Amino acid sequence: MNISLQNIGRRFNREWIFRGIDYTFKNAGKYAVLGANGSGKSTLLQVLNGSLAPSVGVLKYEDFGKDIEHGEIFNLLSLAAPYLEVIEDFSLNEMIDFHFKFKKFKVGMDKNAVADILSLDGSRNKLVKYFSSGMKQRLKLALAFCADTPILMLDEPTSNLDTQGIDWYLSLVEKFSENRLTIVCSNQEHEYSFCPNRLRIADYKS
Ligand SMILES: Nc1ncnc2c1ncn2[C@@H]1O[C@H](COP(=O)(O)OP(=O)(O)OP(=O)(O)O)[C@@H](O)[C@H]1O
Repeated sequence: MNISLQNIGRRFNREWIFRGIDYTFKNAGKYAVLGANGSGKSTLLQVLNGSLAPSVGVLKYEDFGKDIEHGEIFNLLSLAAPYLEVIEDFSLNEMIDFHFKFKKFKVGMDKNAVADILSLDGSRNKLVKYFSSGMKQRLKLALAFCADTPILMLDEPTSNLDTQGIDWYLSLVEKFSENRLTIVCSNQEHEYSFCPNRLRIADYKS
């Protein structure tokens, strides 16, 4: 799966957040999008996942040499991000069921395996609104990692996680990011140290 950007820029009102990005996210590569708070990492991720149109430039998706329509891309990606809401009035069981109505489980995974990964077996009927912020973050990550999509997008993946949670995140990366194009937006080294490819938003400010 490739995502190629030709002269991509995005502005809000008169302010350019970034521009002139010529870059290709290739195959099952591991990429970090880096920058200070407010630099535009999430904005770029939203452009990459099709939820925000670029102000200029051309974005192309391609899988095994075949062009992918922009409308189809959402089926091919999993996203965990602070601005992505979980459904507060669902129980954990209902949240997992709901998510996997739209996405397939990765091979060998099912609802019980997702709950096991979360170590929340005793909370299967607990409403998500009663989860702590760390539990909600784990839930978002587990749903993204356990879905069978060729693209994994993670924005600030360890926000609200303690050191044990960070180790848990890194174990999921090892187990579930293989053969997937993985893009991590971050400014914390421990979140993206496994990514050999790095795109710095600061290089596209002008
Ligand atoms: N819908 C919007 N309208 C106007 N400005 C916006 C909008 N969304 C984002 N911005 C601005 O774009 C800039 C980049 O924001 P963005 O959230 O992409 O940064 P970030 O690098 O992800 O930050 P952080 O590390 O704090 O999450 C900020 O100045 C922000 O205020």
